[in-house]
Amino acid sequence: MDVFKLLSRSAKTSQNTPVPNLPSSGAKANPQLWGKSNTPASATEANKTRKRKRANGCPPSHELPKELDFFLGSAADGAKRRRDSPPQAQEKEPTRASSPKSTLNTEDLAEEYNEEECKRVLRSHKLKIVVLKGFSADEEGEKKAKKRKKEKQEEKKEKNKQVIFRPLTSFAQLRPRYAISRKLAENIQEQGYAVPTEVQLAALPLLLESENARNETLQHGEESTPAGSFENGRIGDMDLLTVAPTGSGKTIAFLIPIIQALVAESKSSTNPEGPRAIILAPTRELAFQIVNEARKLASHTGIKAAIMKKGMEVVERSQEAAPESGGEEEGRSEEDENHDSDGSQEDLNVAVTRPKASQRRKADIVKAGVLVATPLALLNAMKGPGGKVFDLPSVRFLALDEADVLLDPLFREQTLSIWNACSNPLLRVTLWSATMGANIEDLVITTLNNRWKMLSSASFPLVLRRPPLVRLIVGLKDTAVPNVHHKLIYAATEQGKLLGLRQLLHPTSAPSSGTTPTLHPPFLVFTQTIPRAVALHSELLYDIPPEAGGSSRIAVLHADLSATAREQIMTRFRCGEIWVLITTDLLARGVDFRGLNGVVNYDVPNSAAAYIHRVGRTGRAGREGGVAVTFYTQEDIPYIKNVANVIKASEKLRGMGEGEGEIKQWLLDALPTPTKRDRQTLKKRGVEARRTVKDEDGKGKMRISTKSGYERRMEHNRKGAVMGSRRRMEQGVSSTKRVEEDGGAKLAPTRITICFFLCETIRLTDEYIKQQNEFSDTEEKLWIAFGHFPVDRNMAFAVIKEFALKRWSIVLKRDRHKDPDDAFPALNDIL
Ligand SMILES: Nc1ncnc2c1ncn2[C@@H]1O[C@H](COP(=O)(O)OP(=O)(O)OP(=O)(O)O)[C@@H](O)[C@H]1O
Repeated sequence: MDVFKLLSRSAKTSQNTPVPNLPSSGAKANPQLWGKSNTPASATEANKTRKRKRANGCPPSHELPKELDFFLGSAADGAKRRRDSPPQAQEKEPTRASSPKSTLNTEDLAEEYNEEECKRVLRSHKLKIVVLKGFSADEEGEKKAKKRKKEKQEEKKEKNKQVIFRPLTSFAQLRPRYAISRKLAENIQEQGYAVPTEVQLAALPLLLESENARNETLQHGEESTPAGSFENGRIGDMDLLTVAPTGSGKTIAFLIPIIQALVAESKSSTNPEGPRAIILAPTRELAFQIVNEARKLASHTGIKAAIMKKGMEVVERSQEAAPESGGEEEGRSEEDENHDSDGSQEDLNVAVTRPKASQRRKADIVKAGVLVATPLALLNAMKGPGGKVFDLPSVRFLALDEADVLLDPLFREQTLSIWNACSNPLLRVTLWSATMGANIEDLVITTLNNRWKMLSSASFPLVLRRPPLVRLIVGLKDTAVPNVHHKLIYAATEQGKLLGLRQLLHPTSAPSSGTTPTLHPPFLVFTQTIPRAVALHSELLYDIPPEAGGSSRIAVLHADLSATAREQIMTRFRCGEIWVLITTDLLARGVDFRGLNGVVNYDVPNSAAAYIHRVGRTGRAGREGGVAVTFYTQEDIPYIKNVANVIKASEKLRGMGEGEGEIKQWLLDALPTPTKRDRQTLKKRGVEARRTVKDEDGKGKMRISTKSGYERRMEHNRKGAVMGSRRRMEQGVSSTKRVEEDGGAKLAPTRITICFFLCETIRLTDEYIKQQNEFSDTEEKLWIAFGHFPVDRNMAFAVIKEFALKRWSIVLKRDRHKDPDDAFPALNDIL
């Protein structure tokens, strides 16, 4: 089926339009964003590059073999010898003897890795790795603001602080170098991962080597690799803060080292009970996605991954101590099923996660080494009576996906409570996001400082030296992915936005201009609030023609829906049944729809970070052709510069020169710069004009329509006039005048029969009314039900008055069958 043709209601378009290379047209062979292209941004740069390459005596990275093994192809003679040797020899199976210790010795480095070469690779992939300063035990009490600023300036100057290590250029290198589990290596291959993305290229060696170094330290009781030092290319134990573009594969970058560490640990004799790795994500959708990924990678390794659900516990508690369940789960939990289905696997070292006491049965003990959760769900499961949070001493790894939002005021308290409850002195923390404000970095440093202070006072014997906090930045911090085309469209009014969106749904009416691709389904539409998402959905419901699947192709997903409904919509969208999904920021972060062709910001996002994450739902894993359309109106002008700046930076990263991209300098000059306060208000409340107005019932009302308020008022007045005319006619004032409406002559009801009756229960009343109410053109019948009590005179009068004011003729009746006179003395008065 040709989606484009059906949506555009045209037979002509798709024949003449060349099929564009869209994200939905398949995976990219190379998911990297930088360092692989042979097209330099400019001629000068090309010359520079050629010169540099010649000077280095090494070929450009794009001419390298398929593994992109730039190190082997580099200057050193020794490296050349190794390149010429058969691949089997290079990827030789590691033996116990060739343990992690021997995989990265200084000799190896001297032969393969000269510092210049490392720097070149890091530069070409736009990787910056530094040990964060202001992060040592001596400096812990110092007040930051001024000092951090100074340190940051120093950091910039200190170029030699760049961490040098051997990057990973192919997933095939994981096993020979880091002795990762055979099963894990197979699972990675099975998932089709061959070339690591930038973030994986750096984070995997850092974390795997770090873990190996730590194990050695613990085993030998001495610091063979001083923690935190990067001397001779050795990397010690560390915490890692990573900022990498959306869709760059951060999930497997934190999952692989965790799974490998748990597998390695399972071979040792000490098997602590309780989850050993916790991964926090801000939404259920993202948590489900991570757990699925973890299960695929950990399949048959003996490591189980589970998602935190209501009714589960993470700490063993006595029956009495356990709080009341309140869980919704029925029967066996997901972990039970996994356990059963995989019963043959080794269950070494997997943590115990139990359903709560009230639901516990003999067979209900379930096991999971990796626990994925949203902060609130996990914290609730960790709380005992009186709100006391239990410690989780078994946890050795804590990964915060979308760390900036998890440490934002919205989730901060919950996240920090969980972090602090992880009392294991060997806890290693990794934080991941595509955006990371300086305040979040400061918060991380403060938390780690406080933690270290606490650990030092408790003087744990195993903590030999404080691990450093390493920051890895891929590309330009806080920018959108460069492989997405951005369109910023001024729609002036709300009606303009709706018209614009309709044009996107029927693209033939707006032919794509020049090089900018057209938006093709499937795509996401983001709104500011839930009521707006719902209203937009009902407005667009019938926009897709029945031949293309009609209203089933468009759906709305938001947090007010039930968990089951949310899961169903996600599945249908992933399967391609739904083409246009209207949503809120619920899906803005982390969620991976591989073939998503575009994103529409129907309402401008609340911050630059929100924009980066929203548009990052397309163009994943290096896929080209994704489009991000943002509509803005008069109300957005005070804030839109933030978004314009992000687009401009992204276009620059793409190699676009001045005046080539969507954002022209004149526009940037013309737009007002929002103040800090403006930005904060916007982040908290969104654009005020789009906030939902609550009605008397406390419910939000929102209307999205192409009709302006003025038009609606005019229409209302017209209808009122028609009604008045009909009423007068009915009353004989203007008996000859008839009115036209909906193409035919019709009379509106102007006479009402109000029946009062007695009814036993409310339910019965509802049914009874449904059966009894009759409506005709000229008469409406209203049944008012009363209970066993005397009629509420005021209420009855209010109803009657309402119709009397409209000058309807009113007939009052009693339901003969159900209304014995004596039960309604007050009604008799009214009648
Ligand atoms: N090395 C790789 N080769 C090919 N595809 C990859 C590779 N690594 C990850 N992917 C794919 O890229 C997509 C995005 O990965 P992932 O969700 O981990 O990105 P992310 O960096 O966490 O994004 P976000 O910031 O939006 O959360 C996934 O579909 C994943 O399977």
